[in-house]
Amino acid sequence: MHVQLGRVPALVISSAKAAEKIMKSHDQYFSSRPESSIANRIVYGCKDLAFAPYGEYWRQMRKVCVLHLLSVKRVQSFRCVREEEVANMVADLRSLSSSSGGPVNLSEALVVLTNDVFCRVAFGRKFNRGGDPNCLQAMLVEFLDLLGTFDVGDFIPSLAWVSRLNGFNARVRKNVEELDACFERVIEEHIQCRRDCDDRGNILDVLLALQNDSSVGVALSRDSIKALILDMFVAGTESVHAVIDWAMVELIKHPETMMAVRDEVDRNIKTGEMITEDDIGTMNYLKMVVKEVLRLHPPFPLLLPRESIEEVELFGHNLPSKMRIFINAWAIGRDPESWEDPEEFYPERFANIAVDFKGKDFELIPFGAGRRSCPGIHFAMPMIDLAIANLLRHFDWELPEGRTGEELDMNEGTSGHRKSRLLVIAKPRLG
Ligand code: HEM
Repeated sequence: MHVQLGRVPALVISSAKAAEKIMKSHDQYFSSRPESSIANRIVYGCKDLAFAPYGEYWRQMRKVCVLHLLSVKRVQSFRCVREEEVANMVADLRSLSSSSGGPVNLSEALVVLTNDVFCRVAFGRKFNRGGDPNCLQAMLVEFLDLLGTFDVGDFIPSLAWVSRLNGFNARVRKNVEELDACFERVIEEHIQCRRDCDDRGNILDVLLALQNDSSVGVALSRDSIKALILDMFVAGTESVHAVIDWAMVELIKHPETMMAVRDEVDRNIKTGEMITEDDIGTMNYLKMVVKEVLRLHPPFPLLLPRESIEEVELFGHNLPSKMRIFINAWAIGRDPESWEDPEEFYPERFANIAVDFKGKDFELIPFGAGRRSCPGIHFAMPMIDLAIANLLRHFDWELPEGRTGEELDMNEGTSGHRKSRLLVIAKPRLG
């Protein structure tokens, strides 16, 4: 579908076949990101990876990400962080539910979980709890809100004054200054610590060490480092807690499926009471459930926008250079051409079909595909599986006031999140 957004021509892709053409056979022409004045101001002139235009800088930053920050070895090295923080969440929910006896805000607990994991992974310590005066979590919430705002000036330049007048530009300025001051403080702390100890594995330390590594093909400036760290938070935290949240909603709505996953979880635990990442390896039904959640509720329903880098002939049309491309992963995941009973939550469908979400099967592309596909998939998946398995292992879940799953609000808010917070009674099962 062709849409004209002010002066910007845009193409919305809503079928697996067309997505394959864009992200596989013609990927090299559609691998840039459109210029966005918000991203430009807020992510250090797009010196990150996610918003960087296609080209040598992006290529080198992608290498840094894939080889050094999100390699299998690095992701594995953060395993104890994921396991400890999931254990902390379980302990918090247990004490909250026994002290109040009422519902807990599970959505909020998941936000805290993902933020704590990413703070420890990025900086080696947590920031948000314990009353940090410059609360990073609040800054990031504002950051994401600003990033998701439609800036009319990008599409109709003569209306750029609207953002000045309605206070939007001032909000952006304040957020940029606050985040930058926070990152500068943390970087200085890390530089001081590195003088005493040179083997520290968090992402910021790795990036600081790479600044002096001549094999890295890009000058890693302070701004590049801060921009990459922001990418991790933006791309990683929101998406991961949105998926866990939707999974719990679907399981509460489908109690038989929840019981079947829990049986599998109980059967596969090897030692102790906490499920570990080793236990998860053999939980095939849980993996089908997560796939089904990603099919119905991709956290980025339109992925991240792409832009054509030159004129291309496709679908019998000449597509101009700088055309904006939205891939509607949400519609593709519900396309009756690809899926039987597409609106049904039915994880068993994956028992008989070899469709995966890693970017080879275009009917299921929550992580995108091709050159710009998500490099964080191997970080995200164990964390999602681990959190769901432990939530089911440790609690019975019920809606308050005898409500049934059918009454749950299934509407999406901005981005791929559920609109409402998940308030639910968590009854401890063990001990
Ligand atoms: C359920 C979790 C996640 C989902 C569904 C997801 C999805 C996506 C999608 C759809 C894209 C754009 C793909 C495209 O244009 O084809 C993307 C890009 C990206 N993701 Fe993820 N993501 C997730 C988790 C993560 C995590 C945990 C990280 C980092 C720790 C991460 C880092 C990135 C980065 C840096 C990019 C930009 C890549 C580029 O432009 O070259 N993501 N992700």
